[in-house]
Amino acid sequence: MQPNSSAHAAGATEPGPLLEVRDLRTHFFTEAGVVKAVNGVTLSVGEGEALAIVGESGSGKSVTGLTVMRLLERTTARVVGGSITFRDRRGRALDLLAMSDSQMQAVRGNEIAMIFQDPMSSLNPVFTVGEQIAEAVRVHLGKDRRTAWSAAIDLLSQVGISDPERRAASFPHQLSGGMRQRVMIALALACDPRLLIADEPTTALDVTIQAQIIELLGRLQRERRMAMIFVTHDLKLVGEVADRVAVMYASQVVEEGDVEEVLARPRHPYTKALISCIPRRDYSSPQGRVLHPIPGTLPNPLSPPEGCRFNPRCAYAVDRCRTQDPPLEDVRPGHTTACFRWKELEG
Ligand SMILES: Nc1ncnc2c1ncn2[C@@H]1O[C@H](COP(=O)(O)OP(=O)(O)OP(=O)(O)O)[C@@H](O)[C@H]1O
Ligand code: NI
Repeated sequence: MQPNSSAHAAGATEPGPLLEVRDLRTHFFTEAGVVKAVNGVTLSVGEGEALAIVGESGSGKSVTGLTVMRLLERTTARVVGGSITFRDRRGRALDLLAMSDSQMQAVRGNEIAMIFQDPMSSLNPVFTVGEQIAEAVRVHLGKDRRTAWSAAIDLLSQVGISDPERRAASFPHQLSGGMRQRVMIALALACDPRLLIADEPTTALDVTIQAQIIELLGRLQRERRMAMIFVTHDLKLVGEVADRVAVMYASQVVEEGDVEEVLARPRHPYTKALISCIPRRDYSSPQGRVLHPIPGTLPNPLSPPEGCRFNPRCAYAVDRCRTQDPPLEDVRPGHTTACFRWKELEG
């Protein structure tokens, strides 16, 4: 391609990551008060890259994903700060928070798709799975019915469903949980997304099926060179699915970097605590879930502590940590952490 490609000639964009979230703040205005569910989240996802977002229940992982998709109920949820920039197929940098609803619908149909823990939330009980996928193909890619139907069959086979012609005629309730999750993935792929946000897609499945779905997502992501955000509270899955990881604690990202680097040399005390909690080769728990023997609990999002959110549970907290909010700092290029003491605590 010429260095002066049309996107650049139009002055549309500088090269950069596929998705860039900066200092995002999504708050819920409830009767009990303001829930600062996402309060200063910064992360980025490169083209074709898999980023895991890991953190305890309630840390703001899902709200982060839903904010990117602009799927939150506007009556209570409000984005009060920050930016979300997405580079579309034409290289344009889109400001997702500034887009109209119809522009955003086009982004959801063509660029970003999301899957959830409960496939029934995405599937319509009264249509066959084949009809639903074909409809998505028809709407998003503008194909005629016959082409859309064969694309649907092809997608079902791509997600590892055997005898896809027969399965296409099934209704969602006629399928097993694992099979339904495969159908939901096929539905998400119908628009050929460049970014797939997978929010705990395997949490409800038993360990064997979970492993199969993880493998499937990894394969699809590589084959399609699709970027993925994989949301999980299970640190064990992170190394299996992701190139990079963002660790969330109490509505913020406290560490981000290459998976191998972060797992081998975590710099934030919370990441260190999470890693030391991974049971060694423990496949005995039914969901393969990680328990959290970190002393203390996640702060109440209605009244988070002053200073570093982790300070009440941190063994290394000093006065400064109780009054000032540590910013994300570069540990080295591509690895950030939000701890005043990361350098001191080295070694
Ligand atoms: N609609 C809502 N109204 C008010 N508060 C909400 C709403 N949705 C989420 N929250 C709150 O926002 C915070 C973050 O929730 P979120 O669902 O993002 O957590 P999570 O990290 O995805 O947790 P989990 O692992 O349990 O899915 C929580 O305190 C939650 O109670
Ligand atoms: Ni969640």
